[in-house]
Amino acid sequence: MNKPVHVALWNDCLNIIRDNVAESTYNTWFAPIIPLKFEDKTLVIQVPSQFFYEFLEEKFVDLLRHTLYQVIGEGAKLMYNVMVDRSASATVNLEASNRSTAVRKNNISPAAPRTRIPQAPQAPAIQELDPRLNPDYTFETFIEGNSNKLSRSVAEAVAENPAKTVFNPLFIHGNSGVGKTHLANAIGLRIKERYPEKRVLYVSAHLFQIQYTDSVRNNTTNDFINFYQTIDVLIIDDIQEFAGVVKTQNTFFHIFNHLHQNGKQLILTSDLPPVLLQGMEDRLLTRFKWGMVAELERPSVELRKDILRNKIHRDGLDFPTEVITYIAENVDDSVRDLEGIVISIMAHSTIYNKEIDLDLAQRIVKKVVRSEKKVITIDNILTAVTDYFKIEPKQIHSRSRKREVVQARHFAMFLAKKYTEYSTPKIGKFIGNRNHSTVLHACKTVKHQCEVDKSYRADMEAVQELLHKK
Ligand SMILES: Nc1ncnc2c1ncn2[C@@H]1O[C@H](COP(=O)(O)OP(=O)(O)OP(=O)(O)O)[C@@H](O)[C@H]1O
Repeated sequence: MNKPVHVALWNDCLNIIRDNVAESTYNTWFAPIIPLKFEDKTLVIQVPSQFFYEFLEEKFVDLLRHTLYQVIGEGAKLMYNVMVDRSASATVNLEASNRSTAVRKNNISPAAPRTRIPQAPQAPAIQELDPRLNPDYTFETFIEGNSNKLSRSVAEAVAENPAKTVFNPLFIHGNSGVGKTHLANAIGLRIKERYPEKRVLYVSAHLFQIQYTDSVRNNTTNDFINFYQTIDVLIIDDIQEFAGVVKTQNTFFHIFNHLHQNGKQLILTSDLPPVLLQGMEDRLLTRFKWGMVAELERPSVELRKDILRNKIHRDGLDFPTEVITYIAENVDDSVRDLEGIVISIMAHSTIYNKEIDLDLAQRIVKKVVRSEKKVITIDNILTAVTDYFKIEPKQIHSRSRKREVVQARHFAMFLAKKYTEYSTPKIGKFIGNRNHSTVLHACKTVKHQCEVDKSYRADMEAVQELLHKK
């Protein structure tokens, strides 16, 4: 039986395409296409997703155009029928751009008919992509001091010449609130300024993981991977969040390799250096060390003063020098805390109509910073947690799956990771004799629940208050 005309035509197209692309490209991008009909010199083909359509139009427009010319002749057109909802078999029709209207090209096999060779079209316009960068986190607002000088200059070098320096990947690590996100963003913003055509993307490891999990659920993992493989500068924040999630790590590994091999820039941030990251595959850890591992250290008192002055100045405020000195000398962990204190001082002075003076600053700083930093032990944590949840200490170490016991156990593991120097395997050993991936899972669960569940967050705050009182 003769094949319908659209099938026969598309098969002829495939024969030409197969000769002009790698087998893997053919299998990924052309084999899944289904020819639907041929009418008015227009061949309608069905593609599995919007992303698929955009990718074909962006990457293979020349090939498609010349192939159509050879098989159908001048003026032949493509129309895409895009699956938008597989479960409901919903589709939309999208016209191919003029760029894929058939014209010939002489380097496509087999030999093309002899007609005038048209001008090669311009390179396809790059699909706009929201880089998700925070416009406030620039190099200009990132204050330099000894603790961040090296990282900052490496970051600037990367921003001037993405993927052209040896700093690829650039792995920035440091404690919470020392400016990792700010610096990584600054690189992205500078690159967009210098090279607007580059596809820059900032994504937190948490969001990457959610997107990946969704793609698995929706059976669109190929689209997910293909999308990430189109990025020129990929910034992943808080990469330590990948600890213990093997499938996400695997997928990221392939994306990392593809981007690195194709001369794209990777920027990763983490609260720990690669050597201390637990629950991460060795092959990833090795790659993290390929380029530059740069630490953002705790800001020195001088840097803290500079950051404060800058922030106060930018907010159009004026704080007496002794207030700035007092804050800088007493709030020494994170820049985020410094910013919080400036905001509190402002709020107090406005609401109570009080002058900003040393007395006000001292009262506010004391509420935020514990003057004598108490050492918190696992025993302190277990006592606070069991008191709060009104459970027996031995229940924490049991196999019980009762809701409040599980929550108490998760809290204890999270707080031990936050307040003690113990490694996750040690924490697991001390709390219920569990392994380190259970601890990592507990920490993630707590972090996530605190973000999405108000009452869970209130429990956590209450336990921490109890912990500091004891
Ligand atoms: N050197 C700096 N100059 C100006 N602002 C800074 C500097 N370092 C940090 N900040 C500010 O401190 C706040 C916290 O910084 P950031 O979010 O980048 O920290 P982080 O290291 O990524 O923390 P986390 O690990 O908790 O995500 C931000 O508002 C940032 O702008």
